[in-house]
Amino acid sequence: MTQTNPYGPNPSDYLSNVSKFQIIDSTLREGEQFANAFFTLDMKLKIAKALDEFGVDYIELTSPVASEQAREEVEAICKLGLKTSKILTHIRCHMHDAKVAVETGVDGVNIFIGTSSFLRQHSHGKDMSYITKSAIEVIEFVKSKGVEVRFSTEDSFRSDIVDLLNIYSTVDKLGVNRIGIADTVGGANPRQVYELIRTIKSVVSCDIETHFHNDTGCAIANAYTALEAGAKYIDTCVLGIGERNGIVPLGGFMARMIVADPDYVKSKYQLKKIRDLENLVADIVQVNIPFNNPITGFCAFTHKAGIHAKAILANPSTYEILNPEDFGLSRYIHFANRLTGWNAIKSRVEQLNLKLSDDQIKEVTTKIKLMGDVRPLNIEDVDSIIRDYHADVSEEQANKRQRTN
Ligand SMILES: CC(=O)SCCNC(=O)CCNC(=O)[C@H](O)C(C)(C)COP(=O)(O)OP(=O)(O)OC[C@H]1O[C@@H](n2cnc3c(N)ncnc32)[C@H](O)[C@@H]1OP(=O)(O)O
Ligand SMILES: O=C(O)CCC(=O)C(=O)O
Ligand SMILES: [Mg+2]
Repeated sequence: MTQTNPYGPNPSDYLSNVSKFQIIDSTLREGEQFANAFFTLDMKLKIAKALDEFGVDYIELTSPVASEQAREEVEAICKLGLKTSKILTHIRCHMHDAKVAVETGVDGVNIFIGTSSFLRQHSHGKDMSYITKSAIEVIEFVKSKGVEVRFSTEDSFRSDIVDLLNIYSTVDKLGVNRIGIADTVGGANPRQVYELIRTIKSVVSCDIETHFHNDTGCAIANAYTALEAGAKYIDTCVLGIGERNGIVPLGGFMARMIVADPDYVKSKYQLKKIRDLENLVADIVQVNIPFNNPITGFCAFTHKAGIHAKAILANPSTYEILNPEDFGLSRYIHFANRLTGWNAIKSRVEQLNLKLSDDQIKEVTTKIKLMGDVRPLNIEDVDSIIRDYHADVSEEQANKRQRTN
């Protein structure tokens, strides 16, 4: 019987959209806006190569007008000749920025400008007619240079919907490769994401990219919902680093997507490289991998309670939606605690190559639990309880045999 994936996309309806996503990784742009980030050229080259090996579709880089060194970094990364990832740079909707960007050797330019009243008032101070005029000028210029162009409204979710529909249909008619929709302050929820993307999709024919901040913890859910609604590109950063508490984390997003469409995700991305990629970035920005990180958190594949351990030993899918082997990792059964059960201890007894009956294993499990009530246990504690118990019962059996002979 064919098993259907109850968490996967249903190809007969809108959910089939989730299968066609691509990743625009912004660790080297949004990620540079993370409080701890200080990237040297050498670090940027290492991260770019690792992202390419992982297989992200695009790598977005800091604007070349940010500094002289930033411009040189964009040029150096373009010269790497990466195998998989195309290179983008992220610029203001500004002719000067565009002129510098197209000379760097990038494959594409990601243009942005704020459209919410907050940004129009307090950031650039321009009205919608000025924004439209400069968008047309900058897009036409970038296109004339033969590089990809994306136009994005910053703070889309707090922008007026009529303004958004007007500006996006205008830039779509100019032939942009993508439009971008950004939850710049991380306040959107999945329902709002679905509605906004469906509405905007109805007026454009180009692809849609999305950018979700994680201030309210919805970034991955919003990215997934954006795909359901018909977006194609998701901005990510390794470990989710970025301005404030960052954006959609690449690893967490992979965890979400492998459940939705395992074949696509496994064939496209080198999932076994995620741990090294995260460690590389964590070292560079001097953070630890969070304990509860999807996939690579230290206990992401650790099973502790006895009921879980028993079922995991029988069939890991009982309590696992992700298979650690897909990421080059392994699961672990944490038996050194008072929540353990005799099935987990039986497995440990077998690992120690000792022979005990089921009743004896139940008895030694009780001893382990008693000790676990008193203090935290480690593996050595449990192993010595098992070994002592085994020695006792072996001695008893030997004595019994002697008495019988
Ligand atoms: C939500 C985001 O993450 S957007 C991406 C953010 N990225 C960056 O800021 C990249 C790094 N930034 C920088 O190096 C600098 O801010 C620069 C080089 C871009 C600009 O530096 P400065 O000229 O010193 O300006 P400053 O940073 O103080 O202010 C931003 C300027 O950009 C203008 N601006 C802001 N957004 C846009 C936009 N999308 N399109 C056009 N102009 C914009 C503002 O009006 C302001 O110009 P003004 O001072 O003439 O009014
Ligand atoms: O260019 C974009 O679409 C997103 C810019 C950004 O970082 C944001 O709005 O948070
Ligand atoms: Mg951002």
